[in-house]
Amino acid sequence: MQAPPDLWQSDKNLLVEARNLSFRYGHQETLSDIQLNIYRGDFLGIIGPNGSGKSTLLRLLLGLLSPEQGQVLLWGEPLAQFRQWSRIGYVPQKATAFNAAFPATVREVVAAGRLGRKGLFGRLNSADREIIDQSLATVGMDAFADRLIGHLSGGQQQRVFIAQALAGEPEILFLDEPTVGVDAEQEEQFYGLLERLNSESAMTIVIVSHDIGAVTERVNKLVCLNRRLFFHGEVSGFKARQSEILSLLYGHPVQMIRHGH
Ligand SMILES: Nc1ncnc2c1ncn2[C@@H]1O[C@H](COP(=O)(O)OP(=O)(O)OP(=O)(O)O)[C@@H](O)[C@H]1O
Repeated sequence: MQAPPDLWQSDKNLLVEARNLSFRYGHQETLSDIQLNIYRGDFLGIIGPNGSGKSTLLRLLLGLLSPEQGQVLLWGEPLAQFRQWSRIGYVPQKATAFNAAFPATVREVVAAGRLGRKGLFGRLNSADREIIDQSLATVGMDAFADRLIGHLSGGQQQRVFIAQALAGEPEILFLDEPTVGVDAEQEEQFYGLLERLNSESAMTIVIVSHDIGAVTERVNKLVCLNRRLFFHGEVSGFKARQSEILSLLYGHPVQMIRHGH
């Protein structure tokens, strides 16, 4: 029997699936029984206290760590068989720790993101160079293309790393704490950029953050994590039970602070 069209559609749009994932670094369980679905078009925030396993979860989803139990499926394929890594962009935590003398220009750093898509012996052609320039323009860093990466501020370097990921034309972009060390105005611009990528370029975005207030105002879906999942769903569902979920997540009542920008 054929599946109804809407069911077929939803499966096709399921990009990342975590089934009963558990993981430990040493004796203590770091993540326990995580069930997670990421659909095409999601703008998903992952929040939780320090050490709650947010980065570990991203690393498991990207195959950088192997689960002790459970499975990750990417585009419906078990991770071990998945080969289409250019569909995924990843900007790790603290990507922006360049020494001022680091000998690469902004354009070269972004070009590295395009080379990843071309394979080991691929050469960049004029279409690739155009995509590199467009990626720089998207993050508003085109005027800095010939500067050394180490001469930029943390926020500017962060945008260059987003451009590097964009140059690979990913369908899904994972960002781990991208606004650490970025001032409030840059953070506002940054979230605006992510919103545009999500709504205008139909890019699926997954962002890990400490900043509950900023994230919940921007994303459409949310994961609340503290070694296990405390919530996974639409932001509207989270907001309806916000204080209850946050008390459980942090183990004490949490006052949300709204930034006035
Ligand atoms: N390589 C490692 N070896 C051993 N323990 C680790 C390792 N990386 C992380 N941990 C521990 O695993 C737990 C989860 O860490 P993880 O970095 O995933 O949390 P997080 O929620 O991303 O934290 P933060 O918000 O502080 O970045 C923490 O207790 C951390 O100390």
